[in-house]
Amino acid sequence: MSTHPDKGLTTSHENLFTFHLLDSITIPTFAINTQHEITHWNKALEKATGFLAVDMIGTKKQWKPFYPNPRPTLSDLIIEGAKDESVERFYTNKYHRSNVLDNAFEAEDFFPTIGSGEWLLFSAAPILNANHDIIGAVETLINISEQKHSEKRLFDNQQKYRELSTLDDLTQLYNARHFFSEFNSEVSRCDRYRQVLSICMLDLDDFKQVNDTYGHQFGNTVLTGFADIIKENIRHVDVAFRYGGEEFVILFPFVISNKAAIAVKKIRAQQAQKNFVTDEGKTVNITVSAGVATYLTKEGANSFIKRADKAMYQAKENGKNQVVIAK
Ligand SMILES: Nc1nc2c(ncn2[C@@H]2O[C@H](COP(=O)(O)OP(=O)(O)OP(=O)(O)O)[C@@H](O)[C@H]2O)c(=O)[nH]1
Repeated sequence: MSTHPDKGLTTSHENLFTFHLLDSITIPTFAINTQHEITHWNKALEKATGFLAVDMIGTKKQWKPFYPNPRPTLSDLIIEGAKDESVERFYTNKYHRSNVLDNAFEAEDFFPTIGSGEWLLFSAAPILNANHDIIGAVETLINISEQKHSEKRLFDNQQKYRELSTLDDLTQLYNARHFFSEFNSEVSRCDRYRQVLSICMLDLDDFKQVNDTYGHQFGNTVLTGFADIIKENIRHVDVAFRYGGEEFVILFPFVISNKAAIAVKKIRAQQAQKNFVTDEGKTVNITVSAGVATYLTKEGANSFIKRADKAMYQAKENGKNQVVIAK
């Protein structure tokens, strides 16, 4: 037996070995016994928390560097035979079971009082004797603030990218958000310079049934195939958008509706003839209905799009697979 010089604790050779072993590890670590008393508090933990081993070993103050009031740490819960419910109570939505060790838990949290506020990842595991009885628990702490900040930066950048993004992922046509900003500025240009502008709303026919019968993935293939037909049949000054699920819009600057309808009729005809082949090898044709309108000076964006929409619904009511020009 040896005696730890600082605390006068009697320790076996193995305990002393563990004591020095933990001190050689650069990850902040402490251990407690079944009475919840701290038995080990390594140098890395002293450095991370500012709390010295000499003041901590032999006490039950493992909570002190982290929380304003006494409460169980993860290792205390392990000693109590941690069950998910008890860990959940103290680490609500912040913990998970370790995928390395049985009966070990990990939790992460933000600690405003440590430094200028730090994110820590705790891992706690039981220490078992030869009979598999719990004789203590060991807990490590890792500062994950840098990782958290990087995750946040990445998330913010992705968010910004999404906001700035103007393309629809599936069809690579412009998306609805981009449509509204483009549409409004095109309409104001028409008002200011008395330019001609036509719009076409297109809606695939019975698309719900297509999805329901052949599956969502097949539906997506139809959407991309249709988008390709649109791209092939418009001029470079025309702009096509995916407006909603199976709804598309095309803006035709400088042309009246009759002229725009020529392109739209070609799109309709090609779509009606296109064979989409299912996984089972079945050939399916999916038609499209469309409404075309030309801007009436000063009518405003709302009225303009409503007229095109109404024409499209007229095409549906007339039996689908056709193009209607708004009055
Ligand atoms: N596969 C796929 N389906 C989508 C997507 N977005 C929307 N949809 C589906 O498109 C279908 C649209 O159905 P409805 O608005 O009822 O229109 P419809 O069945 O074509 O009826 P009509 O317009 O009268 O011909 C719904 O089943 C949506 O789930 C998508 O990105 N992919």
